[in-house]
Amino acid sequence: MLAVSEAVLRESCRDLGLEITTRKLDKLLIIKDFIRFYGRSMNLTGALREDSELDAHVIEALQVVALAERLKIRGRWLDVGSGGGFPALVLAAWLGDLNLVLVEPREKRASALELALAKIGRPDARVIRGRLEGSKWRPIDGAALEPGFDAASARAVFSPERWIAEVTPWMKPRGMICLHLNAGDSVPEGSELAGRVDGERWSAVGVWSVPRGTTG
Ligand SMILES: C[S@@+](CC[C@H](N)C(=O)[O-])C[C@H]1O[C@@H](n2cnc3c(N)ncnc32)[C@H](O)[C@@H]1O
Repeated sequence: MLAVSEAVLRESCRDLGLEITTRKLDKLLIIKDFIRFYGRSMNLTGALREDSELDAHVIEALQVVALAERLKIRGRWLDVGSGGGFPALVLAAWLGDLNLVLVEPREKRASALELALAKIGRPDARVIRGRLEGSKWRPIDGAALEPGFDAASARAVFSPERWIAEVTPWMKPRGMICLHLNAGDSVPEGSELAGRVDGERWSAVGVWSVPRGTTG
């Protein structure tokens, strides 16, 4: 089973143009083990019946990594509703230089994320408890959320249109907002495409953030 998963992940990385090292592969396998082991008790993911389903989530997160690499994203990355760990844990595993902030309101999930980040050698990534609602930061643990992000993601949390509206005030001008779309779907009307990485089931799509009041 492990060998199958390794082969699938290696092949997916090759298809995505990502160079996989043994160290990076090990980290992906640690993330998978972690989610398999803690998933149910910490309420991390829906039922993942097959190992291949977990691989599919990892591969979708790798599409986000590939998007970040193609657009040469560096600096501060915000992941909202990090919950079960995608894409945040895979970004943390792969892009060691990213300054990552993970937002999650549910305590069990937030603690699990901290544990997983420690296991993959990224205790520097911050997990803060709270919600982004109506573009306002509503902290649960009192943590501040500083604006000016270079990139942001939120998988399975908001509709694409709402996600763009929620996060725009938190972005640098022309920061990259990552959308998780069904394969081949177009970006919401009025948004400017930065790049896209299409997979069989899902597409990781970047749009540039445009400060409010500066559109057409
Ligand atoms: C379906 S889960 C997706 C988790 C993760 N992104 C993944 O795909 O593995 C949605 C997560 O978003 C969190 N969430 C929901 N509304 C939120 C909000 N307004 N701000 C921040 N997090 C939110 C939930 O607590 C939950 O953990």
